[in-house]
Amino acid sequence: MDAPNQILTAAQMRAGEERLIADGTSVTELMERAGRGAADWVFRVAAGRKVTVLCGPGNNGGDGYVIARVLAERGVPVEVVAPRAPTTDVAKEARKRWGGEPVVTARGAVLVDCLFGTGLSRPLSGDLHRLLIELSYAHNHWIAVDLPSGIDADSGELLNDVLPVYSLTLALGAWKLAHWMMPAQAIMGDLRLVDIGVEPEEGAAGLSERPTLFVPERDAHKYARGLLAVIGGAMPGAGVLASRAAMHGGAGYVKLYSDHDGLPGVPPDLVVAGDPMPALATDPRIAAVLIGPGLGRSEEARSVLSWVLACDLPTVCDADALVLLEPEMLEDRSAPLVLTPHAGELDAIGNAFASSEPDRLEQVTELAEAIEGVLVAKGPDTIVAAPGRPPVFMPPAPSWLSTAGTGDVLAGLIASQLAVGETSAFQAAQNGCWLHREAALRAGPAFSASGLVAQLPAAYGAFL
Ligand SMILES: NC(=O)C1=CN([C@@H]2O[C@H](COP(=O)(O)OP(=O)(O)OC[C@H]3O[C@@H](n4cnc5c(N)ncnc54)[C@H](O)[C@@H]3O)[C@@H](O)[C@H]2O)[C@H](O)CC1
Ligand SMILES: [K+]
Repeated sequence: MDAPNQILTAAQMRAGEERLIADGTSVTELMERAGRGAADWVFRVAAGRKVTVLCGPGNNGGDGYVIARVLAERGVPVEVVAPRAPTTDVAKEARKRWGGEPVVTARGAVLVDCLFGTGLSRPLSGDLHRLLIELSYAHNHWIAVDLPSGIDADSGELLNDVLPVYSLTLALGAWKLAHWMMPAQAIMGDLRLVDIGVEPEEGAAGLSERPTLFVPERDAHKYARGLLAVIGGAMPGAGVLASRAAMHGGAGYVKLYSDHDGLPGVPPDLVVAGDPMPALATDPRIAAVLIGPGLGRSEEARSVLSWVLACDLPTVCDADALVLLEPEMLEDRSAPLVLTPHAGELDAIGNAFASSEPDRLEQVTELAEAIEGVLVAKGPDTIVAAPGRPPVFMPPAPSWLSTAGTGDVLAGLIASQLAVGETSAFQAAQNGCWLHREAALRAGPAFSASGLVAQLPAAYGAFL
């Protein structure tokens, strides 16, 4: 059985395949497993309707000939369009076993894209690109085998400007990075993994596993469940929102430190205090700190951040705290740290920590090492990274999350999980992301950040 959560680079996939071959499985056998597994899915989608398989020159095309043969054997009407002859021995063999004659173009219900997979090295040339687009218009369902043709397997970049949007992508043997990275992720449609027997690859990135969350002990009290200190700032609403989320994120007690009079939207069950100074340094009950939402970027904000980080408590930094962060502020820390940047804030951290790595995954991994903490690189393809372990990708969440205040909610949830203290900071960060996503799924379309908070108790219930 494949390791169902691992996400491989094209090179790691080749290495995994080579190990299987060295252990006695032939490439023909691997292609047969891949093609048969994919054909099972195509068979169900086609439901007896006409299928067109577009075959390229490499082994992705080879998979296509296996699919065409298996479908024909099962009585499905199938045609093959092959703009390039097979170039690998195993693909030539697969074409021979199919035994049919390709057509120049075709119409039908289901288009199966076996033009290129992990071997694509440059944009589709004009004729191949035109053919792919024309065929996509001539069908109603679009299935990509291994990867949609025209994307880079490792970066998720689209190598051609316009590509079809697929209904289903069948990953062969293991997920590739592009299955979970934008912009490619957006054209994949549903994703399914076809098992071909690939073993776990050491050091591979993974998909975050759905967690089981903590339930308070029978004898729990509010402090035992974790006291979270939220540090307010110049724009007080953001701290209130993060605190409201944190109150439903597992912690037993959330205290917002703010010297603003008349804070907006403070529920009666949120405790508000003034200056955090003495408490953070002296109150042993404080299990974690959140700083950044609404903090502001003034000199005063900088010195508050510096002081809070020097307290060496488990800390989540978000928003303005990420822009103000300097390497010296982290020098004497040993407590867990979680940073939650969006793309712009990630750039700011990259500048502060002198990281010029252009590849996003590499950059996130490198920065997690540099800060010696957990980095949650937020976006439509959120990555969570921590030193000395492979990064994980969070499953896609509703795009309605692209609204003001949802970042404050996420920071509050992660900080709340950190305050609970039942897991590592790496896992607490993932738990927060899962809660956030689940609440978004439940909040329906066009929700506001407050609407998201309202769904948190039910979302928590989904992980018990
Ligand atoms: N890895 C496995 O365990 C298995 C993978 N299978 C399938 O094989 C492909 C990868 O096959 P490969 O032959 O390496 O690559 P492709 O088929 O994607 O194509 C490479 C082929 O195309 C040429 N090429 C690259 N870019 C272009 C371009 N823009 N225009 C024209 N030609 C291009 C390149 O020179 C090569 O000749 C993987 O995705 C799976 O689908 C097997 O089924 C077995 C198991
Ligand atoms: K393909």
